[in-house]
Amino acid sequence: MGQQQLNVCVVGAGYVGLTTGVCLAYLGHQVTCIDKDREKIDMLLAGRAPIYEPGLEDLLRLANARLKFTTSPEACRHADVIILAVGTPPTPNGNADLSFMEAAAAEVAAQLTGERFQVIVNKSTVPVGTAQRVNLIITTAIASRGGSANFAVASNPEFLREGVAIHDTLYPDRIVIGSASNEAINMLRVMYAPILEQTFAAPKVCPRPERFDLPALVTTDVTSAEMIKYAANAFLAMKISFINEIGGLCEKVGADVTEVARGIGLDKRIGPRFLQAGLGWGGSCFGKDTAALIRTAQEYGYDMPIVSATVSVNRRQRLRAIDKLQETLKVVRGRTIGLLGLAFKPDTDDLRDAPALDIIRVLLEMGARVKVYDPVALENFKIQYPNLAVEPCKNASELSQDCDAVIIVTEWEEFRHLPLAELAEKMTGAKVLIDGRNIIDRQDAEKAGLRYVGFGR
Ligand SMILES: NC(=O)c1ccc[n+]([C@@H]2O[C@H](COP(=O)([O-])OP(=O)(O)OC[C@H]3O[C@@H](n4cnc5c(N)ncnc54)[C@H](O)[C@@H]3O)[C@@H](O)[C@H]2O)c1
Ligand SMILES: O=c1ccn([C@@H]2O[C@H](COP(=O)(O)OP(=O)(O)O[C@H]3O[C@H](CO)[C@@H](O)[C@H](O)[C@H]3O)[C@@H](O)[C@H]2O)c(=O)[nH]1
Repeated sequence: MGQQQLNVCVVGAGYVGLTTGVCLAYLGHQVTCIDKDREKIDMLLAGRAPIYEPGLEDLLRLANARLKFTTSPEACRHADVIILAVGTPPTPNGNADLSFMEAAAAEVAAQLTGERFQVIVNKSTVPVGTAQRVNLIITTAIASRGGSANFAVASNPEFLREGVAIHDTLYPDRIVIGSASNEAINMLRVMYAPILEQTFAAPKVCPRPERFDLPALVTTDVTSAEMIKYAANAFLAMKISFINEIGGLCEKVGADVTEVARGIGLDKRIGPRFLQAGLGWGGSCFGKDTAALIRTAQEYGYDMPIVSATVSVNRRQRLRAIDKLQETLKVVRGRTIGLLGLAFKPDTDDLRDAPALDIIRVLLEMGARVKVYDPVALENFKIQYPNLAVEPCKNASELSQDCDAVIIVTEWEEFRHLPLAELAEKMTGAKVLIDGRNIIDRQDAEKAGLRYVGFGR
């Protein structure tokens, strides 16, 4: 490939770490993925991906010769670049929990010999000051054992979306690197060169988009890099909450939010993406990152009314599904409601902060019988939420049996092609289809004998 090969360690083989590690190996680097979860590492050693991410297992096979998996941080000793990609989940007060990050930094510090220059990369989403904190942990650990320090910390936030993680990694809009060390920035420039210059042969599982501009490289200071990640997620979440707020008014005045989104999205200053109205956003990032941003602001006595409203609009949006059930069925207690989709978005098995979970909890509290189906996330759901008294189904058809209402919660591709007439036949009572993602044509649903209820239309 004519590129300089680096020795890279990725600490944390989750959605971000594993995707990053596998892609970097595919691009020609020597990569060791380290995870303290023995089960994950055993699966990876057996050639299987512990998460559902389209294309990941194929790429894993293609890059196999340059990939290692282990639970031991020892490999960091010989790495040029050590990428920290551990979880930073929310604490109850909204702060990002940095304990995994700090533990990983300490484990890495124990391996640094000072014999070669090494770059420690914060890829996890972390509040401002974390790069400095990681630097302090490592410097202190090295000093306490009388070693010599020869490293620099960089912030390199990740922007991939689940479900299209490989695409986003190989073909990003930009790569952001924040560091006070030019040597670190140069090392990462080398690591990302195949992506920045698009010199690699695109894998069959993830072809290069037809019109693809080379990604921009944004080099900046660490604090700005840390802020870029939170600002990006808050902005995207805001865009969705905005269109959902407009959608609510569209319902009142008789406009169609999908038409409004089309009409405003063609303005290049606005852009068409992330204007899909519906049940709102979920997932491991938007909720946690908006909360953490608000917490950071609070530490400085600063108000962020736009970000706060983004969160509250989204909370209200999930419960609009319940409002719509009450409007159509009148009485929800004792009804059978089916949920199509559990994952927070299509093409993932991830249930973190999934709108389905809130809807299920409210429906159960209201005394409804709840049936659920998801093409991929059902198994995760059964393991993670054994106490939610719902009935899992094998497909949409089985789910619809005896349902008064079916709610499309996740926009899985297969739900775009539902056998509507069959559903109508199996359903009972008012036969309501609540299209929480606006993916079904109203006329098709009504022709099939369903009462169609969209969002913002
Ligand atoms: N999931 C996404 O789409 C996404 C996108 C961009 C950024 N991020 C950010 O990236 C970070 C990771 O997110 P994720 O979704 O990949 O998390 P994840 O929970 O899927 O993976 C984290 C992994 O780190 C491992 N781990 C924790 N401590 C460790 C240690 N000391 N040593 C080795 N392994 C350790 C865990 O076992 C787990 O496998 C978070 O900060 C998240 O906000 C996530
Ligand atoms: O127009 C839209 C677009 C998305 N969503 C919902 O928004 C959520 C998030 O979707 P998406 O952003 O595609 O998935 P994530 O994997 O959560 O990715 C977000 O969060 C990641 C973690 O920080 C970032 O890296 C990504 O850039 C950012 O898009 C999902 O529930 C979607 O259903 C909408 O409701 N309407």
